[in-house]
Amino acid sequence: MSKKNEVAGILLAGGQSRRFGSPKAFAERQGVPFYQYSLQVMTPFCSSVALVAHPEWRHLFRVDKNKITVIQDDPSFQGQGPLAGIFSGMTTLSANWYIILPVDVPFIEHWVLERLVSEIEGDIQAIIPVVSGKDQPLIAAYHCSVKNKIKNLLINGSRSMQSLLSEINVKKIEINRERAFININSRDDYDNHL
Ligand SMILES: Nc1nc2c(ncn2[C@@H]2O[C@H](COP(=O)(O)OP(=O)(O)OP(=O)(O)O)[C@@H](O)[C@H]2O)c(=O)[nH]1
Repeated sequence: MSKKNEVAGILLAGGQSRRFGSPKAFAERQGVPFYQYSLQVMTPFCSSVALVAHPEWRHLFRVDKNKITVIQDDPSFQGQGPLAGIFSGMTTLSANWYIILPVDVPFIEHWVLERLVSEIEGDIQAIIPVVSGKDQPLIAAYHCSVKNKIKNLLINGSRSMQSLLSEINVKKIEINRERAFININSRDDYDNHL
């Protein structure tokens, strides 16, 4: 099996966008909704993609249904943050590795995912970029073996990505090209970058 076939994608789109004030997935860069930028870079690397949507907005996503499945968070963990989305995607799609992306990175580029996939090796359980000294655990790759650890964290009421990283075998990769990681959380971020 080729590496491509071992990798599935999880697009996290179940957030509330409180700081932005409207669903960030549908904010636009050059007339294209943000979520499409994440999908465009993911699909070449992934045999299938789960778009884990907020229930209120799930009907608004326009996707190729042959390759992309729009789902919601597992009902036990609905809305419990990105960990809930990752767990739900892993439950829906069977794969050895998962590439994770958020919906609010409209400058994301193909090379980031190429780099993540190229770093897969041995008994590593997560590949996490470090950009300007900051971990980027939502633009990352996770091995399927972390699913049960995520489930246990969620059952215990934890939403912390750092808690997950502290429990698994992580490979951190320094990346110096920051632009691809620009993350839009607020209207100010939007005005500054778009
Ligand atoms: N599936 C799923 N995705 C989530 C959840 N919470 C956040 N996300 C996604 O994770 C990424 C980062 O989310 P944040 O920007 O931290 O949170 P947000 O809820 O979208 O925005 P705020 O309400 O302003 O904090 C985005 O792609 C969100 O859509 C959740 O509970 N479930």
